[in-house]
Order: sequence, then structure tokens, then C-alpha cells
Amino acid sequence: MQESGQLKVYKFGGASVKDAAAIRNLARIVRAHGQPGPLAIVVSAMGKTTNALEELHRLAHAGHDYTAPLRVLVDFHEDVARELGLPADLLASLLAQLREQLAATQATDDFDRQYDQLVSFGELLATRIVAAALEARWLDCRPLIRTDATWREGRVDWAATTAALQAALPAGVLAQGGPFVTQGFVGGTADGLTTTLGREGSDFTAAILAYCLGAESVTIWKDVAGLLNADPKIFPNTVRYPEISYQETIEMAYYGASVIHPKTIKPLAVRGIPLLVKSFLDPAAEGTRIHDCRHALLVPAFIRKTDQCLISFESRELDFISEENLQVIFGALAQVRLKIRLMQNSAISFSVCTDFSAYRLEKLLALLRDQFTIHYNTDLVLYTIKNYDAESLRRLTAGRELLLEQRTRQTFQFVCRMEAQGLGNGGTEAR
Ligand SMILES: Nc1ncnc2c1ncn2[C@@H]1O[C@H](COP(=O)(O)OP(=O)(O)O)[C@@H](O)[C@H]1O
Ligand SMILES: N[C@@H](CC(=O)OP(=O)(O)O)C(=O)O
Repeated sequence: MQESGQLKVYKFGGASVKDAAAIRNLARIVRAHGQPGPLAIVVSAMGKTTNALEELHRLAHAGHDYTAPLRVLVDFHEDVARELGLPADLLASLLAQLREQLAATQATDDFDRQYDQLVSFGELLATRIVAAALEARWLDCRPLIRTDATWREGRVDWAATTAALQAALPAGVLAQGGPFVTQGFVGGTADGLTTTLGREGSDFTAAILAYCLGAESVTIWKDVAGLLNADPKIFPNTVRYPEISYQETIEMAYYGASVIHPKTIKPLAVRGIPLLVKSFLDPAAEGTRIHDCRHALLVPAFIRKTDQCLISFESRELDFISEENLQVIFGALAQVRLKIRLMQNSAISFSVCTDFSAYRLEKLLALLRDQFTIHYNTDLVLYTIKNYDAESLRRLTAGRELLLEQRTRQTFQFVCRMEAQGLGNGGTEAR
């Protein structure tokens, strides 16, 4: 592994670059906390730009008119650049490429490949703006973060990525060239096509850079005080973990704690690189240190994952659910890339809770409906309580119909219908 001195990696997500004022705040943080020493800055698309690009892609793919939402997106980025006093033509060539890509998007079976070519523009535009605002180097990560062609969830080729990053950023360049700004969420195939790493994948990009370049730490700057025992937008009275192990964090992220992308932790844990979660609203505050540590049992953590779908498969002719049947079902789920969150089987039926996607579910039904009777429910929520106790369990399940439930010694999970109006402040308390 390359020794690159004291490289730090900072990651700024959509909320921290949502407008010109947020980008000025980012610049203050970099000036106050990022120096001295080499600094890599990973930036996501501004605000909700990725959602807007997803919608543009959907419209273009369906052959619908996308002029109005495209105008909104272009104006938004140009206005922010103008407000920051950046050159008028800063985004011109990227915006021209974006328009070309939209024009080339058509109704083919290449929905996912076209998605990556288009949706990646959110990060390209944001990094152009942030790099210019910081007067820092702009680095196109597409030739460096090498993935396979698994569209929308590119799998990283670690050897090729390490070689490319170390060649592009040798220790001397890192040490002397000042901070550089690059895109989160985005990678590229060996033959030059763009891939994305999965929604909210910019945290993972920060971990990839840290792993491949031997960084001393990664800091992800969020709009919360650190890693909490629940999402404060959903549960009142949350508690911050000052420190927490990689293992606990990986489980929370896997179950759906959206504050950290689940793939972020492993590369950092392998190299023993600490992950700091800090607030961009209060940069001097302690935050959370995720590292190799031992701690007493933590207070229960509550995780709520929405947009779930419960699918049950019954073999026709009342056959038992056998290993052969399961092989067929798992094969089809993998083929259409529906992620299993929870599963359970009985004598003649097998149920899985997956993330909902109308497009993927339709493909699944087409593959399996000849062999199985399939029922499904959508608009569901998967709740997880990690380190549960009787009280936390009682509070979260009270008044809810549990469609599927499962418990281990530490973790309790259940699927239920989406509440009519969020949990709000009258909802279940996080402690
Ligand atoms: N356990 C948790 N601790 C802290 N924040 C959480 C947790 N679970 C969910 N969140 C949510 O994650 C949000 C930050 O993540 P995200 O919006 O993806 O940030 P970014 O866009 O900056 O990457 C917080 O505003 C909070 O609502
Ligand atoms: N922009 C991408 C990647 C990402 O990680 O964003 P954020 O850091 O804002 O969660 C997304 O919205 O999925």
C-alpha cells in the first residue's frame, strides 16, 4: 500500500451542498478543519438533484417531454454558480453533455445502463461548482474508480482502482497539490462507460479513496450531531453514540440506518481507518468516532426502512417449499436484483421482504408466475430494533399489525403497513 502521509478524506453529501450558502459553509469547514496536510474532498449531487435526474431519466426513457424539469435543474445549478461568483461558462460543457445524454436516452431494455450515464451528472455538476468555489483541483473519478458493468450498483475492482488512484495521485502530488474535489457515487467500467455505486453511495466512495490511498481518517459531514440511535427526523429524543465499533455500525447501516451507506464500513475496517461522523452545522462538536473499539451494550437502536414489499410464493399443487424451489426463487430475485431484507418459510409458502421496485417486481412475476402462486403487498415498513429490550419492543410494536416478524438475541425485526402520517413527535420515543 502507498504511504501518502496524512491524507484525510472529507465527504460532503447533498444536504451540505444544497445551495450557495451551504457551499460557503463547506469552504469554511475545509479552511478551518481540513488543513494542514493532503485532503481529498468527495462531494454528492446538490440537494435532491439525484431524484430530479432519476425523474428526467424516467421521462426520457418513456419518450415524454422533459423540457420543464430539465430547465429547473439547469437553472438551479447556474443560479448557485452565479451566486458564488463563479465564471459564467463553468458548467456549459457538462450541461451540453447532459442534454446530449438525455436526447440519446430511449426506450430500450438498457434502462439501468442509461440511468448511470445520466444520473451521474448530479455529482459531476456539484463537484465542478465546489472545486471552483474552493479554487481546488477537480478530479474526474470515472477513469479511477473502476467497476464492473453492474449498472446502478457497480462492483468495485479493488486492484484496478488502487492502481489507477495511486498512479493519478502519487504521494508527492497529494502532499503538494492542495485539496482535490471528486465525485461520490460514480465510477467507470474498463471500456469507459459510467457506473453508479447505488443510491447514497458517496459515503462508499470516500471509503474507497481512503482504502486505496491509505488515508488516516474519513470524515463524513452530515446535518446531524453524529451517529444516533435512531433517525431524529422520525424518532424524538435520540441519543448520540460518541464512539461505536465498525461491527455495530455495519449492522445498523445494513438494516437501513440511512446515515451511512452499508458498503462504507468494510474497506475502512480492513485498514483500521477511523470514520468520523460530524455535523456541518456545528463542525467543532465531537460527533461520532467509528473505529475498532469495545463498548458496553449500547442503548437500543431503532431503524425504519420504508418502501418495502412483502412477496409470498406458494408452490402450485400444494408441494412443500423445497431447496429446489428456493433455488429457483433466489435465482430469480438475484437476476432482477431485488434485495432481500427478511425472509421466512412455512410448509407450502416462502415469504420475502424486499425493497419495492415496480419495474423489478414485474420482471420477477414474469419469471416465476408459471411455477408459483405469488401474492404481494406494497407500501410496507420494515422496523428493526438492535439491542432491544422488553420496553423498546413493547413501545415500537404497540398498536401495529405485524405482517412478518423475526428475532435473534440482539435484533428484533418486523414488517407492517406504512403509517398514515409518519411517526411525528407523538411517535415512539427512541429512549
Ligand atoms: N441512526 C441515525 N443517526 C443519524 N442520522 C440518521 C440515522 N438514521 C437516519 N438518519 C438520517 O440520515 C440523515 C443524514 O444522511 P443523508 O441525508 O443521507 O446525508 P447526506 O445527504 O449528507 O449524505 C440525517 O439527516 C438523518 O435524518
Ligand atoms: N447523490 C447520490 C449519492 C449520495 O450519496 O448522495 P448523499 O450523499 O446526498 O446521500 C444519491 O442521492 O443517492
